[in-house]
Amino acid sequence: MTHYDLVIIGTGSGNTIVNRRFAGWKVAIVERGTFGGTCLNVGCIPTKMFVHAADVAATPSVSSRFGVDEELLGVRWADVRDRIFGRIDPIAAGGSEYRHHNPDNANVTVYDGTGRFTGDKELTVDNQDGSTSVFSADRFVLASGSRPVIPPIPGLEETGYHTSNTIMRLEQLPARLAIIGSGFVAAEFAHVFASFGVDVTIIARSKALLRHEDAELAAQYTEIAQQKYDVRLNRETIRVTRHDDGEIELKMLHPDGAEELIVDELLVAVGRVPNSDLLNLDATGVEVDGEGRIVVDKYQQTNVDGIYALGDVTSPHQLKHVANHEARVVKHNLLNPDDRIASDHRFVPHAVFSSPQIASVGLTEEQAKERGIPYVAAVQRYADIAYGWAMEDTTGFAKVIADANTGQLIGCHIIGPQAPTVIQPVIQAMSFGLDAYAMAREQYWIHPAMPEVLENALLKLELHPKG
Ligand SMILES: Cc1cc2nc3c(=O)[nH]c(=O)nc-3n(C[C@H](O)[C@H](O)[C@H](O)COP(=O)(O)OP(=O)(O)OC[C@H]3O[C@@H](n4cnc5c(N)ncnc54)[C@H](O)[C@@H]3O)c2cc1C
Ligand SMILES: NC(=O)c1ccc[n+]([C@@H]2O[C@H](COP(=O)([O-])OP(=O)(O)OC[C@H]3O[C@@H](n4cnc5c(N)ncnc54)[C@H](O)[C@@H]3O)[C@@H](O)[C@H]2O)c1
Repeated sequence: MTHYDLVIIGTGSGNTIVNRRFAGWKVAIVERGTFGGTCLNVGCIPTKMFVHAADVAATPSVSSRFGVDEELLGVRWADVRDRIFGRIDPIAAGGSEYRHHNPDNANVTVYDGTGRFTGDKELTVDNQDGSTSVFSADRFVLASGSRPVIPPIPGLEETGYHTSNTIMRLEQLPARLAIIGSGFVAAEFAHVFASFGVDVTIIARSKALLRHEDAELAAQYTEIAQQKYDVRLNRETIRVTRHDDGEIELKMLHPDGAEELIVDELLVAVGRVPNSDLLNLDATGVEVDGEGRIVVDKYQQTNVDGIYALGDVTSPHQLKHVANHEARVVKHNLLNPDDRIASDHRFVPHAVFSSPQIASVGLTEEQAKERGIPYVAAVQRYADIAYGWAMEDTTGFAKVIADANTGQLIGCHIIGPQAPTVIQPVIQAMSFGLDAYAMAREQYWIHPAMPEVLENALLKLELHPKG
């Protein structure tokens, strides 16, 4: 049986590990899908390319408030789609080609297939060409990601539906799109398709969209979404049917009764489940938690010595910057087993690239209360800063939350233009322990730039100078 020094399963963030420092190692990389994983092929990158095109398409709907009259003449969906994938698909193909054939990878064998453990540190790969390979290794990196959850709604399978894996490759824009789900994927695709002229309905089980955000943000986003899309809250979809003419009918229950909805396409966006079940982890003794996530220690190592895991298959965050961070930790620990480093999950930010945009780091106000942390909070509206006047923004705000005793920031939540960019100084402050009072006052904030929304929120916090 072939024996490797290192086997990596999954070419998302897992593919970033092997470089020239592994030149003396005998390495195998196993990938069952498209090289590059979720973010590159069906996740962060194409979605944000669609979001930017959607932002451009949405401009005429707001331009007249600036005294500029614009008209949207049309959206050439095929051109939008093909520009995006015309850029992405060659990158995926190039990544695969590099690992398969470039002399840099003379020590690397790529298996195009699905890996599953069949013994102690023994992997069997069902290759795409129908063959099977069996090999063992001293070390493994489990980086097999996650996949969309498909809820058990009667009729869904027979009707057919899209997930984030397929919706971006539609042949043509539908007239009407229903989205089941109310999280990140729903918010981003609602913006994309509605901006392109599609009639979008969001079907949520909960009372608010993006309900995991700070409650004030979730409420604000929900209110804005209700003005743009048909938002059905508190709904349970109980049946999906396809009519002979191709239309899709959804039957829903809500607290006051039942209702029906007819659409042309259906997007299911109710979360993602870790791909740990594909790996038959029992065969090598790796532990998984109740959510199907591979359990790791602070070094990203599983309970089995030499088997590491990273990214969506182990993390509750399911974010690319987390997967990349963990990949850097795993790489270091593989190369320096006697001087390992821990991953840092203290302040993991996230952003929703919808319209408006949302960004968040740290505790929500509700979480601070639940934990009994004495805190101070302050809110600054974009409408009351100069750049907000320029943009005629009426709905955006930044909320900052600090520990009342230490003055350290413990959370920040922004809804409004460029929120994912505006929040970055707070992530830095929290990561490096800069106190909020000093942060507001002991640096220049460029006037009249958008981060003034943060500066003013920080200045409003009822804190005192240290020392
Ligand atoms: C629509 C969408 C938009 C997103 N947008 C953002 C964003 O804006 N910002 C952000 O931070 N995150 C975003 N994410 C999340 C982000 O894409 C993921 O967190 C990240 O890609 C996870 O990386 P990973 O390396 O853990 O897994 P993946 O990139 O999913 O890689 C896992 C790979 O393993 C392969 N694999 C699985 N099982 C096996 C097996 N048994 N054998 C062989 N190969 C296997 C899979 O085919 C896959 O290629 C988005 C996700 C989606 C779906
Ligand atoms: N900008 C980003 O960083 C970004 C963008 C897209 C996806 N992602 C990642 O991908 C993950 C998956 O995204 P997602 O939007 O699918 O999941 P999500 O977890 O963000 O949201 C899913 C929502 O669907 C609801 N839901 C669950 N079952 C339902 C049902 N049967 N009917 C109606 N609603 C139901 C849940 O209550 C939840 O609010 C995210 O958690 C995130 O980590 C990140």
